[in-house]
Amino acid sequence: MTSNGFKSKSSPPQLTPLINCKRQAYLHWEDYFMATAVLSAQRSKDPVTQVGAVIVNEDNRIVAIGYNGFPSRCEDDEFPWYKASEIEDLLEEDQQLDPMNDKKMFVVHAEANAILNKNCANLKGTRIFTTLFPCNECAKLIVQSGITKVYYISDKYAEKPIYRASRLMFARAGIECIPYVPRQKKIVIDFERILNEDAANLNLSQEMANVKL
Ligand SMILES: O=c1ccn([C@H]2C[C@H](O)[C@@H](COP(=O)(O)O)O2)c(=O)[nH]1
Ligand SMILES: [Zn+2]
Repeated sequence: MTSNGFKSKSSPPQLTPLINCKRQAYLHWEDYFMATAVLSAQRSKDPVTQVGAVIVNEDNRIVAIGYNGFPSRCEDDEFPWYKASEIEDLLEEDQQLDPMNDKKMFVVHAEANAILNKNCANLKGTRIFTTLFPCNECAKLIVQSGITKVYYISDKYAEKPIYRASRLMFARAGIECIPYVPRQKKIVIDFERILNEDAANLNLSQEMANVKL
């Protein structure tokens, strides 16, 4: 107690762990974000290219997520999941190729969906993790949103003018594009193993309870 009757400020208790038993195989932040993008892509119904995107702020918090799909209330089974050019061979001689019969007319891209789904006021200074290098339309949105880094896995369309336009915009806007190199090459989600482990633990604790009785 001090002379004025208040408790003196004591220093916080010291804690020194005896051993370091931290799990070593934990996911590093960037693998975690890209893996989340890959998982999100699994929601896509596009039969050719499934894309997932995750946006992360400076505190490593996920602030947005998306995948490629049709707009809300536009039913997956009512709109085409192919390109007009892909069905050319199926047309009868008297049938015309209808440009409306093409997924590109309707699909909302993964990056655009993520940007639209953001759960924060703005995306200034954030990073985007996307499974496919962004097209020019997504690049425009990325630049305008204030995203500063683009991590990507596939760059399979790099030579197409659309994607060259993205690169040009990113370069001019000072946005860094980083081909993603995972630390952990394989991440497996094995629900069966988790359920089996749970069941095994339950059996073990029941057996131990029986021994005590
Ligand atoms: O920036 C992009 C570019 C493309 N996508 C989506 C749009 C389509 O659903 C597929 C591409 O289909 P392909 O048959 O491989 O052309 O990818 C996207 O989400 N973001
Ligand atoms: Zn796009």
